[in-house]
Amino acid sequence: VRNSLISGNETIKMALTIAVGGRVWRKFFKTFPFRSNSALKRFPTCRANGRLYSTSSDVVLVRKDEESGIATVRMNNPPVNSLNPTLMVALRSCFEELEKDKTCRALILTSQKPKVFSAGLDILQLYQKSPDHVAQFWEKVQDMWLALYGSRLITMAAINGHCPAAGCLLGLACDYRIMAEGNFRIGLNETQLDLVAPFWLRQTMIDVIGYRQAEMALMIGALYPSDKALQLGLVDKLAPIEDVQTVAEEEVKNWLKIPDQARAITKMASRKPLLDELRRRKQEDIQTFRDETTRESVQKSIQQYLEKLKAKK
Ligand SMILES: CCCCCCCCCCC/C=C/C(=O)SCCNC(=O)CCNC(=O)[C@H](O)C(C)(C)COP(=O)(O)OP(=O)(O)OC[C@H]1O[C@@H](n2cnc3c(N)ncnc32)[C@H](O)[C@@H]1OP(=O)(O)O
Repeated sequence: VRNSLISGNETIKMALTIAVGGRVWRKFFKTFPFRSNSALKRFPTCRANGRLYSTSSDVVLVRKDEESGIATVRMNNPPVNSLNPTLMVALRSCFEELEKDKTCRALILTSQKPKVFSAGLDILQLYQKSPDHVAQFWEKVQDMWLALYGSRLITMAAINGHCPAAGCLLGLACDYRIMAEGNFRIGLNETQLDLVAPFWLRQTMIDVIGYRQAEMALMIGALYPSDKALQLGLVDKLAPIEDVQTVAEEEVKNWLKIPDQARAITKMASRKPLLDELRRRKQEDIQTFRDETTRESVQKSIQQYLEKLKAKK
């Protein structure tokens, strides 16, 4: 599925879409439905209206520049932006609101707290929890990823610190990654916790850095320093930590010179097969995650990992 870019029917649909001029975006969204409206209602909204705006829980801060259409989305879940249900729901809601905002053209995802972009999934949510809890948690991961990876917007990760595991998942879902120079690490270290990255996360890693490097990185659960990540193509550019945001804004401005429609259709042509595959296999993926994560041996590994994290101090 992954290798066949897009089917003949879809190509025709896209060509028609381009041909109908004024109604093009309506057709485009019909062809590539990015989200479900019913799902939107269930989540807290986060309107990006030109001033600093925070969600009801303050875990996501959004500032949109009305003139350029660039929204900066800052994760604000101290101490390490671990992805708990509140943060993931707020992020998803925020991505979906920006998607709906016709004046928004780009989003920059970053951390409010420099030095840690995100520590990945909140490990405590995976430890000694009921299978139902773990299943619901995983669905939130999937939905957040679908909203970001399937976005029509230019998406740029301004990685201003460490970026392990699901932090890296967020970065990989973006179109371009700028990372802070220095002693910060990025990668998919799931195997170190006795976890296995799901097919859609493995695939995005392969798409970004190529099969051989991705296979090796995933097997050993590698966390790379930023210069090595640049060399591998895991990130696209490095900048001093204090300049990551500015460099991201400059890069977005270059991307804004490309017509939105052609850029977004091209992006969707390459991402649609993986988006569709996860949508199709969503329940199966949730069950696998639930069953694997609640397994005794995995629980033991998570416990040891948590102890190691605590012992660091
Ligand atoms: C076929 C089989 C299918 C199986 C299906 C399984 C699929 C699984 C795929 C899952 C994909 C994603 C997985 C994940 O994301 S797991 C999370 C992995 N994350 C990490 O390994 C990062 C851990 N954290 C760190 O390395 C450091 O915290 C970090 C470098 C990010 C920052 O270091 P710093 O020194 O600044 O901060 P501290 O380490 O002192 O941490 C501060 C407190 O925060 C707690 N903490 C840190 N990370 C987490 C976390 N991820 N979740 C929860 N809590 C975290 C840490 O313990 C400190 O707490 P205390 O202050 O209370 O001690």
